[in-house]
Amino acid sequence: SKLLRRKQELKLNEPPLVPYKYPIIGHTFDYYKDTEKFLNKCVEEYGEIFSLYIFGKIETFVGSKLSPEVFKNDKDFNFDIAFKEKFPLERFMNRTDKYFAPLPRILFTYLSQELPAYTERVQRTLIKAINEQIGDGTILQPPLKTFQLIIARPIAASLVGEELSEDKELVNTVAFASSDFIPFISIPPILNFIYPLLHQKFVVLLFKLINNPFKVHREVIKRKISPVVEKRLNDMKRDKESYVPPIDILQKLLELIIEDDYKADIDVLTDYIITAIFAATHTTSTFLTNAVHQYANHPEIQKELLEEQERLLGFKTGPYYTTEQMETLVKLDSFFRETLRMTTSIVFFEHKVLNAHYTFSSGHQVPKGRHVTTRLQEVHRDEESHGENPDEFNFLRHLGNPASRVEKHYLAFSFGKHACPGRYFAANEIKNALHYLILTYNIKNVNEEKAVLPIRGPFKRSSDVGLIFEKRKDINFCN
Ligand code: HEM
Repeated sequence: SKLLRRKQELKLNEPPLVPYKYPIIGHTFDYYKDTEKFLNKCVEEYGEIFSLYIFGKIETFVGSKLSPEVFKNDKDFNFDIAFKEKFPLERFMNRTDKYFAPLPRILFTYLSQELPAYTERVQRTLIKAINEQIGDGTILQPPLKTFQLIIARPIAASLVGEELSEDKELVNTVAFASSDFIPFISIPPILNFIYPLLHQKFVVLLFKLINNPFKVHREVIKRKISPVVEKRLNDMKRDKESYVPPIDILQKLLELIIEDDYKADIDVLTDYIITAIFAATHTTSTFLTNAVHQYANHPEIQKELLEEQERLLGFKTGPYYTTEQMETLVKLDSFFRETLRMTTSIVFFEHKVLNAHYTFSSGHQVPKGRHVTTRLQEVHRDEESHGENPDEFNFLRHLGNPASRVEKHYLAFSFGKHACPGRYFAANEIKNALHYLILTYNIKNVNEEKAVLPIRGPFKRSSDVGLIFEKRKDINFCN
């Protein structure tokens, strides 16, 4: 039967495999040296779908036409499994696969869908953090680290409560836990040249052997949430009827795992929280940095954006805006959506084929186990979906189309069943930060340099170009 299966596999109508010169190495170096240029050349010659030989495995690449099939057919394509081959998060924590499966739903239901419950807290903590970090004006060079510290405050306040968001040590952990991890996931998987998944084994081993920053951050979270959890359990136990549960994600997780005798496993809670932090901080602070750089890169759009912020400020009655008031900032929202469209990576979303094979609408077939990757930048520059001059930054391009709305050709938050559950929260948080920054400061790049995103292989990271913040006016927020 093995032979028969092999025969069937051979009969698949596979996408063209781009020819290469050196065995084993295949396209690895050409691909990493200048991913954009190399992929463009392949598209020119082979069209919408083709395969490359990278780090010892054949990988198929799709663009605007076929990538929607990958996101829509979640029974055929799986992102999680492919992602965890590089970043086996559960294994780092000695947890079983799918251990954190309930987390996306909890974040979606109790954070993204409950924005009004968090809106004051987000504004209060953001403004405190911005005043602390930027104050009467400063130069941030490079800016990402400071934006991580700023973004960490509302994230901590929403995940584990506002009291802990005042704790410097905890905020530091929320700010840097995921970026301290990047060196680990950026090790090129050269070991896969020897055999598939050897790299994953190596990373897990390395992780367990050395005293890595993750262990330090984990210890901080556990130590900080322990007394909070203990108090909550005691309060619950003492008077179940009149207990008023605090509003944050820690509470929802506690309710998920609590046992009959009012006990809860603090290690489980810690690992859930650190997983949420991994997903939340680095993404949000990277795109906030990118947005501020785009603002500084384009002085010609500043007047119009500023006017919109001034107008909302004029309507302000209480100390905080309501969620509905924030939703009137349609130009700021479109500006943020354009930032996401223009600054995401060149490729992303490696998915693994789950079933015997998958047949694309083009007739091409990919076998079980194949990784299929989306040429994200190409999708985001699709003229039919995004309008004319798709390579240009046009901040009003998406008026009326919210940044958090996912679409088949707008994949910053992914698309389909596994789209980012934190996207409403993230977009709201970033717009709050931008609103306050734009009103309070004149913002420029150091030396009027244009901030361009550095590229490493297929991935982009935020620019290190310095940002100058000059106080333009004092705004009496939340008094
Ligand atoms: C601008 C900010 C953000 C961006 C661009 C973003 C983007 C994404 C993307 C592309 C995915 C799909 C899978 C992946 O690539 O890892 C994802 C998944 C996820 N995001 Fe976000 N995200 C952001 C903020 C957040 C925040 C603030 C939270 C939590 C409060 C969050 C929680 C998650 C979780 C839990 C998943 C996994 C979903 C699943 O496996 O079904 N994200 N995000």
